[in-house]
Amino acid sequence: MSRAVLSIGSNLGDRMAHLGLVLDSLGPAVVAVSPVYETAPWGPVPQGDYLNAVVVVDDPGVDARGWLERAWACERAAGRTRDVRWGPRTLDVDVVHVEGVVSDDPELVLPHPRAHERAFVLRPWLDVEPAAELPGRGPMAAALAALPEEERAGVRRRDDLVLAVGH
Ligand SMILES: Nc1ncnc2c1ncn2[C@@H]1O[C@H](COP(=O)(O)OP(=O)(O)OP(=O)(O)O)[C@@H](O)[C@H]1O
Ligand SMILES: Nc1nc2c(c(=O)[nH]1)N=C(CO)CN2
Repeated sequence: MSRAVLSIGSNLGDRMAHLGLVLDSLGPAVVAVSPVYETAPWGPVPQGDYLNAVVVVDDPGVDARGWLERAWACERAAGRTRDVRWGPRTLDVDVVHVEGVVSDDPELVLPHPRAHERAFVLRPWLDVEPAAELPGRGPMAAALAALPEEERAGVRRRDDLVLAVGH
């Protein structure tokens, strides 16, 4: 079995369509989808707000590397180009965690080395897995509570937007 947590985000073009493309592409592997959040840009690059969500997937036939390749396939389908690090993008799919896997391969670091510092990952993840933990980092509820108030306030739930397989 291979259960994974993916963080998805978009701040260019039709943001909801790009997030929806991920769900359609992952299809039956999707076991949970978080609410959608409008989030202030994280990092040093000035850019527009993102829509972010977290997707939990499970497929016995897909290993950690397989989830990374599926993430890349989604990014390609959204016309993603690789230019500025932490810059704007049509679609970003990060592998946050794969159950039972720790990796320091630079092409796939697990758990994702910055996930526990990002309110745009932690808030939606805790919506679908309130007891979420990362190996070596403890409970994610505590990690979110430890972030500056300003970062947490920059993550605003959009109840008018709903992500689901088949949309
Ligand atoms: N857990 C992971 N999930 C996704 N990509 C990873 C992971 N660990 C390492 N990488 C590598 O990171 C590279 C850059 O990915 P990407 O362009 O999405 O980074 P980013 O979203 O700008 O920054 P960040 O990694 O901080 O989210 C990818 O080519 C990929 O091989
Ligand atoms: N709020 C938010 N900020 C970001 C995001 C993202 O998905 N959400 N992705 C980035 C790409 O590395 C850089 N900054």
